[in-house]
Formats: sequence, structure tokens, C-alpha cells
Amino acid sequence: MALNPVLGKLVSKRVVLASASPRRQEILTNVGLRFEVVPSWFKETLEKSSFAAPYEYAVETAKQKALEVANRMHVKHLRTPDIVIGADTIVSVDEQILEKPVDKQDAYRMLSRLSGKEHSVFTGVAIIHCSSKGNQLETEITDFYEETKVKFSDLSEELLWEYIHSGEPMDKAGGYGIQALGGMLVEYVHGDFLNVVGFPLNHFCKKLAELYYPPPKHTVQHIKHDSIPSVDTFENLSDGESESSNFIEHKGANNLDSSSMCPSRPVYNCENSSSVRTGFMVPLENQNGASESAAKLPSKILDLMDGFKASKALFVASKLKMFDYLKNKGPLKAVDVANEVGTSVCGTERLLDACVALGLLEKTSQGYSNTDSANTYLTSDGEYSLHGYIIHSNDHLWPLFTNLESAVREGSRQNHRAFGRKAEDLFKDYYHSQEVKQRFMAAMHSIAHLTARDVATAFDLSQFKSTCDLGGCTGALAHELIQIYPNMKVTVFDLPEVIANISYFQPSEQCAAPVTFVSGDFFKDNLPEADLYILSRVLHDWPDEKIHVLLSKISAVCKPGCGILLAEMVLDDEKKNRSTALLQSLNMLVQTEGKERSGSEYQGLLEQHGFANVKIRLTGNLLDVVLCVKT
Ligand SMILES: Cc1cn([C@@H]2O[C@H](COP(=O)(O)OP(=O)(O)OP(=O)(O)O)[C@@H](O)[C@H]2O)c(=O)[nH]c1=O
Repeated sequence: MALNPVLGKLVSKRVVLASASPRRQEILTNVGLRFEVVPSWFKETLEKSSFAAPYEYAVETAKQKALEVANRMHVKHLRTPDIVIGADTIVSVDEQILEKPVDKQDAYRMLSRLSGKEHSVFTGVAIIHCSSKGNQLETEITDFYEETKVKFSDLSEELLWEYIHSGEPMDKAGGYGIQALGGMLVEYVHGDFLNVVGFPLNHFCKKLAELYYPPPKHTVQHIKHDSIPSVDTFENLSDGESESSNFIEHKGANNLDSSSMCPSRPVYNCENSSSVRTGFMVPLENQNGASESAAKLPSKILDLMDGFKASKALFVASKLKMFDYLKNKGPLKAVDVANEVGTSVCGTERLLDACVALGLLEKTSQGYSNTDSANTYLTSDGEYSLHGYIIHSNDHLWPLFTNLESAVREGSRQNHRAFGRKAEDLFKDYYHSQEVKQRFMAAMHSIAHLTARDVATAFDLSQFKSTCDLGGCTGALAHELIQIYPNMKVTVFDLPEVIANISYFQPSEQCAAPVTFVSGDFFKDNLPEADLYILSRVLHDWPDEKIHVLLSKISAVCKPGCGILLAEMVLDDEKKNRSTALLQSLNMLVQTEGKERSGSEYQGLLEQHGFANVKIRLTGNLLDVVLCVKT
């Protein structure tokens, strides 16, 4: 985790990116930030001449974008986010501010102005910390900007128009995208490349470092002021603030800048550091500052080796409902928890301590209590409870993963080894007993509820008057769709065994309109009519042959203009970056004939059935969204 920077501090916070820019979403997703996307409705119409400098305009616009989202979420009684991030990128040339071109002629005007010259790209960023006091929204605003200088070659008329006709300039400030075809126009870049693309990641991390790591007095002289502290080990990811105990020992503190070996990594002194395990070690230096090439601790590998222990500790504490007891009665001593649960005191104490170290619990002289995250996600009645999925992971996925080696050797599912049952139809396995079925439905409900808002708002779906969620299980996404699109008619279509068991999962508050539940098998039965068919975590269960059967059925009932919306973990095309999704693909290997797929793979499947205009949105949540329409 040595590369996991201060962004780890945001792990337990509800972060919202107030931007529709896919580039910003990608930049932040790529570094592992979890966030929701709520595009801002703020119109970029501030009077430019009222700002003394172009960057002031970008910063103010970024601030207004973020504030609009924070206010809207607060007013609409959506859960108030902890942090809203807004950004605005502009190009400045000859004292003029260029935003996104309104049409091709405008793009031509902008690009010919940039031809052969150096210009500045400014991105203004606002980080808004929100809290609710009574009914009031309180905000603390931090803002900054970054400037990057870019020089274009001389652009011929022919090149200019060819570029404009590619369509790339239209949604980009200054009318170009440096990350794609527009890169060919660029002679040099001075400064942060990602700033040009739309988000100054490095400066953002430094700002977070200033906010979350105000330098402790006794270490002031050792801190490189513009550096980004690393957040390593699980301890640092907890809700508690314990910076001083996580500082690494630095022997021979004469040379305080270890940048030759460890660029921009701060080095701290700490009296207790010898007893502190840290996730990485900087090279030790002698009095002259030369490296003595001490062995680096392979923290990432060590964390991976420990991963299963951490997972199992979480599973067992959840299964024993310790988070529920602590929510209702905490703080509790280990002996009290043991009495409540009916477990040994010594074992319970060790498990609770491990949960504290993993950032799941807090420990004070009064005893153990839940962190905010534990209350929200780990109790069985938490607002976004993952309890169902955790129990499913312990009881179902764990035995399957124990047989991963056989799955890899044989290339097939392992239900027979894990459960002594010959693998039949995937869902027959889940529904062979009431208990397993209920557990599976609770697991699916956990994830659907946690992701529903991001899935429902990834695209504007208001043109679809009716929607059918195929395999929509308990209706968690369906209910969310009705909240957001009150006039939409929403149907959930799932197997009769599922529909018979949905009542437990229905929300207590009345929705704007009821969800209709229809039972059937989407491979065999007629599909309900709808303008939009949703397949959320469905395609990943099946091999391509079965997907073709399903997509051709949908295509046959879809009129032109009707759509399909997929919600899946979308892999990057090279299949090397998104570890959560790639591990999920192993999960599909051990229990199904399906797999996770990349954006182009989904696009290929959809296009074969007459669906076009395939758009993919990475939400930063567990599920990404793909939307396409029938031509
Ligand atoms: C120079 C340049 C810009 N962009 C994009 O231009 C948009 C600027 O517009 P914005 O108003 O700041 O953002 P938006 O896209 O309208 O989104 P929002 O934040 O919702 O206002 C952002 O997308 C940027 O990535 C590139 O992708 N590559 C480049 O080389």
C-alpha cells in the first residue's frame, strides 16, 4: 500500500464528484478513490470580465459546481455527503478564456487561435466538506488551481478540420483532448499532464495532505512541505486519527530529503517507531545521506498474505453479530461481548482487538465500540448494510475459493468440491434450500442497495417511460429508479422462487409509485414490455452463448430507441488495472460459467444484437454502467 496516498483518508467518507467529465472520473477511479458521481447543474455563465485572472474564474466555477451539488443533495434529503469535489478546466490564450466549443465553427475558432502558440490550461478545484446541523447544511471550502503550459505546433487547415470532424473537440475545454488525438497537436507540456486532462491529481493529494495531516509540532522540521504522506497499513485507513503512531523511523536524520530513492515521500521521526509496523520502509541512510540499501519490507505482498485472515476476522465478527451488539449496547468490554454472543473471553478479545487494528472498531477505556463505518455497513440493520453479502462470502464464497486451485487447473466451477453437490443450473444451486436462497437474496440485496443510486443516476434515463429490471431480485434498484424518476413505470422480472420471497426486503416508506414484480425465467418466458431493459449483475453469470440467447430475446421485443442498461464491474480493456473486478472474475470462475468483461467486450456483445451508441460510465462504486440503444 505504499502507493496508496492520502486518498486512503477518504475511505470511510461519502465522497461525491460533482462532475460529468469521464476523464475526472477515470483519473480518480484509477487511484482507487471510491466516490459517487452527481454531475453539477451549475451553468458555467459567470461573467468572465469580473475576474482579475483566468484561474479565479476556474476556481469560482469549480466552487459553484460543487456547492450546487452539495445543496441539491441536502435539500432533496439525499444523505448529505461528507465531501463534494468540483472542478473546472479552462484554456487561456491571449487574455481570453476558452471553454468547451458550442459547435464545429467554435472549435475551429479556438484551435486556430491555439495553433503555433503556447497557452495555459487552468483547472480550478473545490473540495467542500459538508455537515448537517439541524436542517442547515454547513460547508467548509478548500480551493486551489493548477496551471500547465502547453504549446501547439502550427496546424494546417486540413489537419484542423480533420481533427474537428473526429468529434473529439466538442466536450473539451479549448476544443482538444491532449490524452487522445489532440496529443498529436502538442509540441510540449510544462507542468502536470493530468491537469490538462481535467484534474490536477498531484496538487489535489497535496491539498488533502494539508487538510488531513497538519504537521505535528515535534516533526515539523522533517516534513517536506509539498509532499504527500503515504497511507499504508490498515490502521491508517481507520476512522481514528493516529498519524503520530504511524510515522516511520528514519535513522540518521541529517539528510531529511530521501527523494533520490523515494520521491515525495516524507520521512518522520518517532520515538516509538521501533514498535510500530509500517507498510513500507524508506531506505536507511547513514550520516552522509548515502543509502545503506536496507531490505525494503514488501508490504504489499505481506498485506496480501494477510488478506485472508483479515477477511475471515470480519466475517466471523459479522456472523457472531458483534457489530449489532456493539451498536445497541457499546461500548462493551470483551467479557460482555463474549457473554452476549456465547463465545470464549480470550478468543473474543483477540478478535475484537484485530477488528480495532483493522479500523472496524474503536477501543477506549470503556471498552469496544463501532466506528461510523461499522454502524453503516456492518450491522445487519445499517443503512447500507453489507451484512448479507458478508455472510454469503463466509458461507458460500469462502468454501468455493478454497478450491480456487482446482478451478484454475480445470477452468470450471467448484460447487461439487465445496458443497458435495454436482453443479446444476447456477440458480438451482442457490435455491435448493430456503436458507441458502434467503442468504443469497440478502447478499444480492446488499450490493444492489449500496450501488442503486450510482447505477440509477449514471445516465439521464428520463426519456425511458418504462423499465424492466431482468433478474432484479428484491427490487432495490427498481425502488431507487422510482425515487429518481417518479413517472417511470418499473417492473422487476425474476424467477418465481425469488418473487415469492421479496416481501422482507421491501422498503418501509411508500414509493412514489409501486414496483411491479413479475415472475418468470428470462431465458424461457416472454419478457414484459419496456422501453429500457436493465441487466444488473446478470451477464457476468453466463458464458457468451447464453448471453446471445438473452440479448437476442431482448432485441426482438425492443423497438428502435429502446435501450439496455448493464450494471457490471467493467474491466479495463487490457485487463490489468481493476483488481476488484479481476478478483470478481475469479469469483465467477469458482461458481459459474460466466466472467467479468471489459467495456469493449460488452460493446461487442451488444452491437451484435442491433444495439448502438454504447456509452460506459465508471461510477467509482462497485458497479459501472453501460447504456446503449436499439437502432
Ligand atoms: C484541455 C482538455 C480538456 N479536457 C476536458 O475538458 C472538459 C472541461 O470542461 P469542464 O467544464 O471543466 O468539465 P465538464 O466536462 O463540463 O464536466 P463538469 O465537471 O460536469 O462541468 C473536462 O471534461 C476535461 O476532462 C480533456 O479531456 N482533455 C484536454 O486536453
